[in-house]
Amino acid sequence: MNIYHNKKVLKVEKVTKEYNHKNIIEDIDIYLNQGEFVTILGPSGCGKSTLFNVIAGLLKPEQGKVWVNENDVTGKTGIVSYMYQKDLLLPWRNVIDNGILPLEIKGMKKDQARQMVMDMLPIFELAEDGEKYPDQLSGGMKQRVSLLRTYMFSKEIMLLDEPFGGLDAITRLKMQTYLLDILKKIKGSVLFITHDIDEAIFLSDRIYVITGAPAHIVEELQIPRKQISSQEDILSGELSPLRNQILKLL
Ligand SMILES: Nc1ncnc2c1ncn2[C@@H]1O[C@H](COP(=O)(O)OP(=O)(O)OP(=O)(O)O)[C@@H](O)[C@H]1O
Repeated sequence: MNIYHNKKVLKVEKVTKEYNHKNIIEDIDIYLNQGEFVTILGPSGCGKSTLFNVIAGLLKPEQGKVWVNENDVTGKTGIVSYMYQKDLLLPWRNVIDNGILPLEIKGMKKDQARQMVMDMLPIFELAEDGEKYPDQLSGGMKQRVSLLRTYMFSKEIMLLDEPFGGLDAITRLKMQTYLLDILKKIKGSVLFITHDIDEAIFLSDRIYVITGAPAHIVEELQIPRKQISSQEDILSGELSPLRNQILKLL
C-alpha cells in the first residue's frame, strides 16, 4: 500500500496458544502500523488462523497480550474485523442487506445502515449489484461483498484470512489488484494470511514468515514496494532472490 504511518495500531506481544496442552503457536511478536499491509505467510496447518482467532479475541492465549491502540484487548471481541476464506454471506439477503449486518448488530437503524452501505458500493466495485442475491454473484463479487461487510464492522484494523483461497487463479489475481485499489481509497490497516508467496509479495508492505511446530515467526521482511507495480514484476529477476529466501524459510 506504500503510504503508512509509524503509529502502531496493533501489537501482539509474546503470544502462546495451546490446544490439548500442546503449544500450537509460541512467543509470537508482531505489529501493524496505521495504513500498513502486513502478511503472515506460512504453510497450511501451522497455526495462522489460531493466531488470528487470538487477535480477534475469539481465543484467549495461554501467554501474551494483544494491544489495539495501546489498549489491552486480549480476549475481547468486536474490536478488529475478521474476514474468513469462505464468504459466509446470508443467501436470503441481497448485497446491501448482507453489508449492513455488522451495523445492525451494533444497533444502527436499517435505513441509515443501508444508506451507509450504498455509499460504499462503488468503492467495492459493486455499484450495480446492491439488489442482487449471493447466488447471482460470481466468486470474486461475493468476496468483495464480504470485504465490504468486514469493512463495515471495523474500518480501522481488518484481519483477512486467506480471502482469495477458494477462487480460481485468474479471479484471484484480479482480486489482489481490486484489494489494493480498495485499500488506497479506504486507508485501512490490514493483517493478511496466505500461504502463497507471490500473493504475499505483491500485496504487502511487510511479511512475517511463520513456521515450525509450535509455529513461531522465523523472519520479518520489508518488501521493496517501489519495484512492484503489477503482478508480472513479482516474476522479474530483481525479486527472485526475495522469493528464494522465503522458499528456503518454509
Ligand atoms: N479447536 C481446536 N482444537 C484442537 N486443535 C486445533 C483446533 N483448531 C485448530 N487446531 C489445530 O491447530 C493447528 C493449527 O491450525 P490453524 O487452523 O490455526 O492453522 P492454519 O495455519 O490457519 O492452517 P490453514 O492454512 O490450513 O488454514 C492444526 O494442527 C489444527 O489441527
